[in-house]
Amino acid sequence: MASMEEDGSVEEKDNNNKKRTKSAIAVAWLTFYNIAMTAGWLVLAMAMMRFYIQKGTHKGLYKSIARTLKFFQTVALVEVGHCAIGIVRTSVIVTGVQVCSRIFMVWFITNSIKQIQNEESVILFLVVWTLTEITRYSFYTFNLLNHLPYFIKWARYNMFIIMYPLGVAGELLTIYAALPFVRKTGMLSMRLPNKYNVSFDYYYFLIIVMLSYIPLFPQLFFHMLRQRRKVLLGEIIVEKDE
Ligand SMILES: CCCCCCCCCCCCC[C@@H](O)CC(=O)SCCNC(=O)CCNC(=O)[C@H](O)C(C)(C)COP(=O)(O)OP(=O)(O)OC[C@H]1O[C@@H](n2cnc3c(N)ncnc32)[C@H](O)[C@@H]1OP(=O)(O)O
Repeated sequence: MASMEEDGSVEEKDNNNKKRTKSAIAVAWLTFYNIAMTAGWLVLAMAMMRFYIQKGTHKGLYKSIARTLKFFQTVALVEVGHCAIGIVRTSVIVTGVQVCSRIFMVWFITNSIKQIQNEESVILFLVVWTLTEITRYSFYTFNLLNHLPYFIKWARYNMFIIMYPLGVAGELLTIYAALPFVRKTGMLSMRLPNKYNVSFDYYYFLIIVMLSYIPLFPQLFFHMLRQRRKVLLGEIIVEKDE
C-alpha cells in the first residue's frame, strides 16, 4: 500500500515535472520570440527615423523598409499558433483577425500596389504599428521575466485608445487610395469567361474588406478595453467560451 502510494506520488511528481518542463520550454520560447520581435520593430523604427532625417521626406520610405516590415509582420503568424496550442491565453479568433488583417495590408495592398507606397496614410499606419509593437512585445518580454516597469504596462493598456483608431484610419485610407489602381489594372481579378468558370473582382473585394472593419474593429477595441480593466484596474472578467 505504502509502496503504491509512493508510486502514485512519484507518478504525480513526474507529471508535475513534465508540466513544469513544458511550461519552462514555452516560457523560454516566448521570451526569445518577444525579444526578437521587440528588436525587429526597434530596427524598423530606427530605419524609418534615419530615412526621414537623411532624406527629409517620406517618399521612398516604405520601399527602404519593405523587406524588414514584411519579415517581422509575417512572422507574427506564429502568434496564432501560440493561441492554438494554448501557450498564451488569448483567443485564436481575436489574434487571427489582428494578424491576418495586417498581413493582408502589407502583402496584398502596400506591397502589391507600388503607386500607393508614398501615400501619407502608409506612413501613418507604419508609425502607429511600430510604436504599438515595440510597446506590446517589450511588455510581454518584461512580464515573462517578472520585471515589468509600470510605464510599459501603462503604455500597453493606454496607447491603443489613440493608436487603434489612428492605425485603422491609416489602413482604410490606404485601401481607399488603392481602389482606382485596382479598378484600372484589374489586378488579382478573374473575369469570365475563363477555364475555371469563376469570377472574382478584387476591387469589390477591397470594398468588402473596408466594410468588414465596421463589425470587426470594435470587437478588437473592446477586447483591449476589457484587458485594460483587468490588468490596470484589477477587475475580474468572466471570459466567454470561444
Ligand atoms: C483576408 C483579409 C482580412 C481582412 C480583415 C479586415 C478586418 C480587420 C479589422 C481589424 C482592424 C485591425 C487594425 C489594426 O491592424 C490596427 C492596429 O493595430 S493599429 C495599432 C494599435 N494596435 C494595437 O494596440 C494592437 C492591440 N492588439 C493586440 O495587442 C493583440 O493583437 C490582441 C490579440 C488584439 C490582444 O492581445 P491579447 O489578448 O494577447 O491581450 P494581452 O496583451 O492583454 O495578453 C493576454 C494574455 O496573453 C499573454 N500573451 C499574449 N501574447 C503573448 C506573447 N507573445 N508572449 C507572452 N505572453 C503573451 C499575455 O501576457 C496575457 O497573459 P495573462 O492573461 O496570463 O496575463
